[in-house]
Amino acid sequence: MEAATASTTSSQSRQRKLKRKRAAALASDPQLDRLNSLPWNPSFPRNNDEDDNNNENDPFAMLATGSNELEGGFLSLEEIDEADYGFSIPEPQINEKKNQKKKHKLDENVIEEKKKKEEEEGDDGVGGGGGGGSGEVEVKKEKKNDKKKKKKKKKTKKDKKKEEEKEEEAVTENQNVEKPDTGLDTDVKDDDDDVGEEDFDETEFYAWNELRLHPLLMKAIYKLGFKEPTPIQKACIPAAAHQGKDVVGAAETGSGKTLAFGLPILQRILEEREKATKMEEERGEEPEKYAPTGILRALIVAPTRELAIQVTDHLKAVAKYINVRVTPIVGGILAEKQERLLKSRPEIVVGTPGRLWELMSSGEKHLVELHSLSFFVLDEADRMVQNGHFKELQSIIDMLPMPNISAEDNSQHAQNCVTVSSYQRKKRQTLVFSATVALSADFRKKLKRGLVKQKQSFTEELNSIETLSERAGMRSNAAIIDLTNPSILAAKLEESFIECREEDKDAYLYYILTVHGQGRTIVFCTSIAALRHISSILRILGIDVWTLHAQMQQRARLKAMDRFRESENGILVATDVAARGLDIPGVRTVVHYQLPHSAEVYVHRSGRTARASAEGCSIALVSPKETAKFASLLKSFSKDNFQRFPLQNSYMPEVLKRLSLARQIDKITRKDSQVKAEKNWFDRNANSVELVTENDDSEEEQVNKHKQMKASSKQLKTLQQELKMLISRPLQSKTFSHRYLAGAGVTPVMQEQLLQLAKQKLNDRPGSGVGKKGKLVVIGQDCVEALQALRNAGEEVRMDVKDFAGKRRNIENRKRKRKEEKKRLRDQRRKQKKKLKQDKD
Ligand SMILES: Nc1ncnc2c1ncn2[C@@H]1O[C@H](COP(=O)(O)OP(=O)(O)OP(=O)(O)O)[C@@H](O)[C@H]1O
Repeated sequence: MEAATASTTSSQSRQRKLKRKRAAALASDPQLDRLNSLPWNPSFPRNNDEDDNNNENDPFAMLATGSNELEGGFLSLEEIDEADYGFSIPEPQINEKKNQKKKHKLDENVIEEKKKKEEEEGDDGVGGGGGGGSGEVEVKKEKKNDKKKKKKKKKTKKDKKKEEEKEEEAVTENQNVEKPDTGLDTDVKDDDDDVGEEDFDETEFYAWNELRLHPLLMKAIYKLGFKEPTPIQKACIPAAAHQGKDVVGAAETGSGKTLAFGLPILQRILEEREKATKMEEERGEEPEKYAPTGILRALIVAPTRELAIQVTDHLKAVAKYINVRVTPIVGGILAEKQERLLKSRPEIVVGTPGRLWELMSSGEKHLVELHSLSFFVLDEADRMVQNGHFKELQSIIDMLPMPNISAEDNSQHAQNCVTVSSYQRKKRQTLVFSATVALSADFRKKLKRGLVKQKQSFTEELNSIETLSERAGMRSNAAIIDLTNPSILAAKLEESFIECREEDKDAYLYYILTVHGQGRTIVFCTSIAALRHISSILRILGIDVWTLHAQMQQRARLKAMDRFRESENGILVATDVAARGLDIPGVRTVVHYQLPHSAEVYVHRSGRTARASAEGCSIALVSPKETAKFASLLKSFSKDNFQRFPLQNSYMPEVLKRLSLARQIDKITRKDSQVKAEKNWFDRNANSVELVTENDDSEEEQVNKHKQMKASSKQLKTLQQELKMLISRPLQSKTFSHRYLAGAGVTPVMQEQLLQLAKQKLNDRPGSGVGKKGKLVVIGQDCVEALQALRNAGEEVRMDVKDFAGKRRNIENRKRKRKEEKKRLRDQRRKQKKKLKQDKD
């Protein structure tokens, strides 16, 4: 009994000790100190904030108006350095400088040699003139000569090695000079060029061996760290690079199609050069005769500027160790500048149809000398045959030399032009690629069977691709490689949707970004108006977003892309101009704020995530009006079910509160800026016709206007203060407790913003809110990324696609019934009126 009591007391004292220890640890925990210091701590005085009136220190003032820095027209042309985007002409001076240095060194060597010779001769002279016997002199001479010979031998070996190194350096430097730093390129850095093969474990890359690529291409692949070819690369490279076939390639988004057509082009150019060197050795002829440089060998056409630049970068990364120049030719940049770029005579040109045709039709020399073109590539082929590009593309294709004419005939047509020699001239290869080229079931069947000639049997879409390909010289034995799965969508993509009213889309988007906004997110809109609306609202809500749409200046577009790429948790609000091809690592979520017009665009939009071997998720916001569209979208993907995105509705009241304030602020600021813009416009026009403007308003009207302005600015300030207070703490659920502040959904972006606000306030009031007893703050405890939330939700939220179709039918039926009912009532009233009239008569 005593023993039991003793053990109880000892265990109690141990527990007390433990408790004391824990309390001490808590008191000294810097993490908790930091958390307690944050401004959403209830002990923190929220009102009477002196700084609220100080716009300079007020981050919200900036947020409320939105930086809008990158919206179309907001950046002046001078603000961006063109060299950043690869549009500067390669500086020949660099090579010249190098040559000059080389020459200088050579001159120095020559002078040194001369000096040595003179010295030696002098020595000899001295030796010959006096001192020592002649035999001794001869022995000395012989020894000296031996030493010299040895030295020379050593030197020549060294020189050879040095020359080899220099040659390689020159190639790399040449590449570096032309390499645009768009930020779109791979992470190959020029300054680590010295990393030799010894840094790679080549055995890890053995999967590439069967593709028999040139060692210099393989060196670049090692450097990129691509351990094995992707399936589309495995299938296309042998056909295009070794069998010289035309290829129609279809594979999911992010599956490496760019290199599937890029590597065969580079491989063929390299092979031809090597053959030329052999010919030189065998026949002693100039290699330039067989493998002339500075001739357009490959023309790659892509639908958007960003994509063309990205493809250029990608090809440059694999052409790092070979002297093949790749240049982007895209709209939005001065045509004269691009003409100057073309004067460096790149072997590969990647362009958008509009600018390419503009330069070709104006007779740009490098682009019209097409007789030696070995590759014609259509990237995103199905987009290229749609309206908007079709005409220009057709014109470009019509400019290509007739494929059926022999190469000799073609070269006759191209008099005065340098051409590749006849033995190298295989037929021009046509490569056609897209993720959605096989989306139409009809096309898929045709692809499986191979391209058929009877055009009548094709759908309109196929007909167009086929027509273009045929016109471009595609041969009937083209390799048809369709690796897309039945749903066409990327394998590692998880899809979901939220059914909501049109006016609630902003709230759901804000919810997704705040609660699940880790990693990069792209929000797609169909219209620029919607993009402007949502980006403005999000900025007011304190979320930094970048925008991208076709009405922006090209430089602003590229800069927005760069910024988005740089920001680990960046948010890009874009139209479908960003839907195709863009390869930005770390995009975890794609939100379809508005549904796209076609299944193809949906696939490409969603394909901005889950690229290469990464995972990702897409969330479609579907309003009742879009239900029918959504149902037919799902039908195109042969999907049986679709997952609802899980929502915690307890957060929605707070979301709606914030949103309501943001909308009011947006409305007032828009109205103000509209009034200002109208006034500016009026003043400018009046000035231009030298009109003196007078204020026609009466004194009373002017006073009223002034009062209204004052009231509106006061209201704006109040709203901003209120919103500032709300967004300076995590999103609170309805069951929120101030004591255990369980904040949900603080994205890293917001967390950073909140910390800044906290620091700012702590500076103003040192000590306030820090270390208050019992104020435990938990930041973002529910904050999981969208994909994880989707997975956590499990299977039960899946929705049968048939349900959607049923729902759509129900809506349509209800609509039809309502219409019929209205018509019936109208007819009834008309009849009654008629009867009344007849009765009266
Ligand atoms: N063999 C490889 N191994 C690993 N990554 C690769 C390989 N080849 C290409 N990649 C990378 O995969 C990503 C996607 O490649 P790419 O942009 O060519 O895809 P895509 O199929 O053209 O996509 P989309 O259909 O969207 O245009 C790029 O970041 C690229 O660097």
